[in-house]
Amino acid sequence: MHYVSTRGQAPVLTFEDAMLSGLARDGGLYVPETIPQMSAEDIAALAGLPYEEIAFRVMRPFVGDTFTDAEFRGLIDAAYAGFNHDARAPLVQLGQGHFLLELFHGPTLAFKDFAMQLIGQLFQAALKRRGERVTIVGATSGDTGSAAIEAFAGLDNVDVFILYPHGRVSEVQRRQMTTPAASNVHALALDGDFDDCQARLKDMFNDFDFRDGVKLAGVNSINWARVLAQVVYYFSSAVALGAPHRKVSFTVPTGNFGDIFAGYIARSMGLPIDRLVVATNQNDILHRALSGQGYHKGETIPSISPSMDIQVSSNFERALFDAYGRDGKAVAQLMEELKSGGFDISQGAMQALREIYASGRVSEEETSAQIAASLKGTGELLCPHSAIGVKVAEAHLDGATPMITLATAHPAKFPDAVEAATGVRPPLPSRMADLYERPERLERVPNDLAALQAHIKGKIAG
Ligand SMILES: Cc1ncc(COP(=O)(O)O)c(C=O)c1O
Ligand SMILES: N[C@@H](CCOP(=O)(O)O)C(=O)O
Repeated sequence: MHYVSTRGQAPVLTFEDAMLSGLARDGGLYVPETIPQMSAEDIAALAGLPYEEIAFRVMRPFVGDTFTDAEFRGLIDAAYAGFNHDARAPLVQLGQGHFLLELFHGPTLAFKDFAMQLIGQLFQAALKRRGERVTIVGATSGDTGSAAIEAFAGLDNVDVFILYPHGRVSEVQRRQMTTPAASNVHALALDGDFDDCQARLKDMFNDFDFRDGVKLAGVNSINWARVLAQVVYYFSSAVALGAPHRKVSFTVPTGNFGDIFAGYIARSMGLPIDRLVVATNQNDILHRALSGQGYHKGETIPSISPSMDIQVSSNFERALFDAYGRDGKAVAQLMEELKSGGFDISQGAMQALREIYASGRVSEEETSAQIAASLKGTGELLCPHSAIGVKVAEAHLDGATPMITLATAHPAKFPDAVEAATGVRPPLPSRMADLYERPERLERVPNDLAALQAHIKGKIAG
């Protein structure tokens, strides 16, 4: 199994090298050269299996010879052992033909744990074998950072630096990042928004002296292994509702496009997915793009669903790569145009995208109203991101194809927004009950590449 860059100019890599490299050296994102297929029989055979076994069968073909089967099974088992639900990703029925996929039963209460817990295991195994140490730098709007810090805290072969936008994550998210005591993890509060954090991270990858000097690695969804681990729950949930004999659709609260792109990969592998519906908050660049208005950056407006306050949606590049017939040159050109504000999407590419994706946008008022309506109607207390998913999904129910909406975070991560909408303040699980008493450790950093690089180098040296 080989991985190629969306910009066509970087070396072709194995799974292990793609995982440990993060961003491709031409600035693109790695994708599999070909997508492994699962037959209807392979998919039918997943019914009733434990989540870990489904994970093994779905991911195995992508991993090549990086791990033996026994090793890979062991790493998957270890990754999900700390989840708080036997099903790992349980489905709950919301109404006629509408289901909620609860992805918040991992250690940091968001869907990021599905990939990050596994990546922690995969990195550790690969680095130990190679006798290497890496520096992970991540950009977060709240959930990737907390999941990464949880997964990598105290591990031998990594130092972890997480850039988050100062003042723009929820207090629970911030405390999840700033309270772990392990000396190898560092929360950096950047003066800027998430797009600034992600842009500086990509700048670091594109500065080869720095990149090679600190052995930079990434655990954002620029890392293919992140997307891969998220493919699994599309299979487990679709099979639970009758796939491959019955089609399903998914609605996905979307920001950086990694989660919904994992759904696209599941579909490309043969899972019968009818539509993949992108649900955005008021930062609606993806909804505008999929509605034919081109991909043009606006200003990021803080919202009550802060994890989706994103304008430059990293994985949309992977979607464009396929929509443009895997033409790396065309993608590189679009990404160049994005630097000066945006680009229009060709008619052919729009047609390809529309065959797969639909979209909807939800305002702040509608988000609050949906949180309240869901509690009243179905008894589900939703986080704002999941509420956005449910709202958009309801507009896309067709009466025939079951719709699965991804519940991407636990409401207790966003207690202020949930309480404002419902009057109910969701409590943290007992293992986190003292989160507000734990001492915090963070550093304020400027939105400046050289200063960030100096900061990180200083910490590693010290
Ligand atoms: C709670 C939550 N929902 C939805 C999203 C959007 O997911 P993605 O960036 O993969 O589109 C995020 C951030 O990634 C998130 O943290
Ligand atoms: N919403 C994310 C933003 C980063 O996305 P990623 O999937 O690329 O890691 C977050 O919570 O940090």
